[in-house]
Amino acid sequence: MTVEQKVPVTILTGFLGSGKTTLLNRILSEEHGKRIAVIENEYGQVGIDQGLVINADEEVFEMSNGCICCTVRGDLIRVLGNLMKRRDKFDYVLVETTGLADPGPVAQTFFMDDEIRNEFSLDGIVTLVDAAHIDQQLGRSDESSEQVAFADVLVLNKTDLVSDESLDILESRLRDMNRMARVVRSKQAKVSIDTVLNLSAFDLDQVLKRRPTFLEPEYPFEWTGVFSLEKGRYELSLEEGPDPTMSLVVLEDQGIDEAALNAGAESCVRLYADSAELLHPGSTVPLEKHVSLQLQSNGRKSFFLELDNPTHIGLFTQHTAEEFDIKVSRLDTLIAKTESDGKNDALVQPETERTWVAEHEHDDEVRSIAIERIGDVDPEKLNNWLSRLLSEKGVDIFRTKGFISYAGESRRMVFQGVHMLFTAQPDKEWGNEPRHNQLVFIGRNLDEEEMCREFDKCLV
Ligand SMILES: Nc1nc2c(ncn2[C@@H]2O[C@H](COP(=O)(O)OP(=O)(O)OP(=O)(O)O)[C@@H](O)[C@H]2O)c(=O)[nH]1
Repeated sequence: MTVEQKVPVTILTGFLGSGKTTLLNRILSEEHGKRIAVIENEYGQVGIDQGLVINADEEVFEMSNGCICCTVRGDLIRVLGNLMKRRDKFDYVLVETTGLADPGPVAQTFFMDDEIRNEFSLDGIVTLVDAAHIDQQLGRSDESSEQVAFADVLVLNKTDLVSDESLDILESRLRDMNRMARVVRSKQAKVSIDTVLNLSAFDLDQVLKRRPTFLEPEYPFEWTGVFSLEKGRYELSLEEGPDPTMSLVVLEDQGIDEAALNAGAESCVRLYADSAELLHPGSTVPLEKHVSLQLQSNGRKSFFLELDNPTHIGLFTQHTAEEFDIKVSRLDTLIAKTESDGKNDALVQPETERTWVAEHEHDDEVRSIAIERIGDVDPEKLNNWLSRLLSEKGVDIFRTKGFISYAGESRRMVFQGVHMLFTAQPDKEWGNEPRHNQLVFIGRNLDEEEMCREFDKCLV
């Protein structure tokens, strides 16, 4: 395949509420003659964004899975793989990342994986900046700085909310952070399509100069042990660890040199993007599948491996072997030895081990809360509650969005909030769709129970 035939991809990034979906909708509704496939990377359990993207012939896919920085690459490979099966239906791809994502691992996907690299080319990274909130976001979130640093184009949006002087100061701050990017100002993300699509702007060599570690991947697993095993039945036993479950993929025929370990890791990135089957103690672990070991009960727990042929198996575990004291033992020897001298020389030592250390720190405090309720809401009560909540906690609540069913209103109401600013606007008719409410909050120090209780008081 020649370079010309690759599908161009633009990544839309920017902190929560900066205007990514607004820009996306603008692009989708403009006459540009392109058939665009959209990939939404949504954060949180409830998919709101898909409902906010305008109805268009464009294909919308969603991904939402675990820690964004570790799992996004596997998710994206899966979604892009599905897209390729409908290659004749589109000629451009737009990826909207969640506002909490570091765009690095998203961009990396287009260079790390051979199949993806052969089919797609990263055209550029467009970062939306919320002129009213970026100062506070840059101070509090590494992702926000990374989004600015990775941009090929910075769209300084929401210029209606700040003075021209502030915009000038902001623009020079952004230029200091990223001298390569073009900066354009906008209201409601109104920029000409030529400034954001078909730029051929992403330059891997330049990125590597500025950031030599760009192609060093982050993995959704922390440890690999390779064991040379005969045909037979084995016990995989674990102690309690810090988490009640642990993800695992067992690969067959896993080599032990550096290249083989890296190849195994890459194929695990894909397998980890499949949803995990929950396995209880006593279960046999399937090979080449993403499973989640249930470890909640007291004491040491056993799972089993059945091998029809001698092989090298690679265990790719979510946490390190040390944390759960993972042991592999040959079972028939285990029984024989336990009966004779009590010594366990059935234990198999790994031929090689490898720890994959994540560079990033997980910001565990940031979480999303979703409230989903059937029924109608009293608009006044809801407005009073949200105004109070956002004025008290607006610093910690980065983003509010969702759909609300107002009593006596035939249309669905769309709620949009960024920190303390929020709006409610009528959208499409409910029609035959059951009237319901979906509200998502993303932020720190959120009290889910209390928020649900308060919401319920707003129902009629
Ligand atoms: N005042 C003002 N509001 C804007 C502007 N652009 C977008 N908005 C509003 O800001 C809110 C967030 O916009 P979105 O486009 O949903 O932002 P987003 O980046 O997709 O949000 P997330 O996906 O949650 O990160 C919406 O209510 C928009 O209508 C602008 O230029 N000025």
